[in-house]
Amino acid sequence: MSRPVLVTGGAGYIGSHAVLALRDAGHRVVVIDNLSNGVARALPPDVPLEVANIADADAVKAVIRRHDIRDVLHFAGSVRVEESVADPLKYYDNNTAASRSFIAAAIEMGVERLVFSSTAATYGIPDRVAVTEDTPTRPINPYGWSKLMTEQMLRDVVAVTPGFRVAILRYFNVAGADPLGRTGQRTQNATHLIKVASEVATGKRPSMQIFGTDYETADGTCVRDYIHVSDLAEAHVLVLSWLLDHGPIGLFNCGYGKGYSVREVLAAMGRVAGKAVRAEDAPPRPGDPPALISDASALRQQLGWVPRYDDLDQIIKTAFDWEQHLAQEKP
Ligand SMILES: NC(=O)c1ccc[n+]([C@@H]2O[C@H](COP(=O)([O-])OP(=O)(O)OC[C@H]3O[C@@H](n4cnc5c(N)ncnc54)[C@H](O)[C@@H]3O)[C@@H](O)[C@H]2O)c1
Ligand SMILES: O=c1ccn([C@@H]2O[C@H](COP(=O)(O)OP(=O)(O)O[C@H]3O[C@H](CO)[C@H](O)[C@H](O)[C@H]3O)[C@@H](O)[C@H]2O)c(=O)[nH]1
Repeated sequence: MSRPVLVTGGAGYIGSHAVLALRDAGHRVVVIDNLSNGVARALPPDVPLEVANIADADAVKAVIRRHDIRDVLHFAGSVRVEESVADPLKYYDNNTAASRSFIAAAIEMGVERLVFSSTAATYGIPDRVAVTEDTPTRPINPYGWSKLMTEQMLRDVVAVTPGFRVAILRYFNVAGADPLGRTGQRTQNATHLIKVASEVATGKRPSMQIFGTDYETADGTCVRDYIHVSDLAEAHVLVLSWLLDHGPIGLFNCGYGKGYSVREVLAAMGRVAGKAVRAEDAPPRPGDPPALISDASALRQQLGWVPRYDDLDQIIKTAFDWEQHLAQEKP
């Protein structure tokens, strides 16, 4: 691929890791990000950063024209489950409506391949524990719905747009940081479990809460399938190549197929940090399913994806190391 790949939301957490993975694989990259939750310093200085909203069709078209884009990784969006419950229209606006506008502009400008960041939140509370791609989708929060609606738009558009191919990646719980320390999660007022636990372990927060201790799980706390962000980024590079001669639509779960409870995650953080993480039991958080674990065998079998960091302590160590780096970073 000699043309650059356009990465929307590339200044954010997962997007900045995808930028590194693309460059490590020899691709050139251009980023569109409105910096609502990302920062320019998440990117290598020689990556062109176009500061724009993906809903601004004129700006998007100008970027695609200027850089002669055919391939897009579409990460830009809003990502907090509990915020989506409190402010649903923000999610239908920034995830669904903004994506609609972006997709229209991209197709008009001749984009041929698009990889969309979707989520395990589209499954809601699944009947079976190991969730395959054909498990029924029944979101239980507006975040999941906002992503599922975008998936459906993409399917409908692909059906009537010859030459336009799409891969939908449903991420389970993304965590950790680049093992070389080049980027990591910078989110302010973070709500993700491993990020919050890293902040407690490094002293940025005094303590944290365990949301819900009476779920029907082995220890009563929620179970999730945590995937290292660099393995996820690598999956994006593979899926872009896959789209060159497959399609018109692909759907892949992204996870390791293993579940860990909130208490197990906090115990691992305690091991890595060398001291226990201070946490108190608290009521359940609205919109949280008890357990979500992927069956991601399609990603391994069809794309040849071989994860490198499939180990909870390793994920947590990279998150903790990154948090220590942030604590020393100059403003
Ligand atoms: N973090 C997870 O566990 C997780 C799980 C499943 C899916 N996802 C999806 O992955 C994607 C990236 O998530 P993340 O964790 O890196 O979040 P993030 O907030 O770190 O990154 C999102 C980036 O998009 C940018 N952005 C947001 N709205 C924009 C807009 N309208 N125009 C331009 N830029 C915009 C933000 O500034 C930010 O840099 C999201 O689409 C999210 O829904 C994340
Ligand atoms: O301080 C905290 C933070 C989280 N949790 C618990 O830890 C688990 C994981 O919570 P996260 O906020 O880290 O992740 P979610 O499972 O809520 O959601 C994440 O994963 C989903 C898919 O599984 C979506 O993709 C979504 O984008 C992404 O935020 C949940 O049971 C939550 O209640 C706590 O107990 N205390």
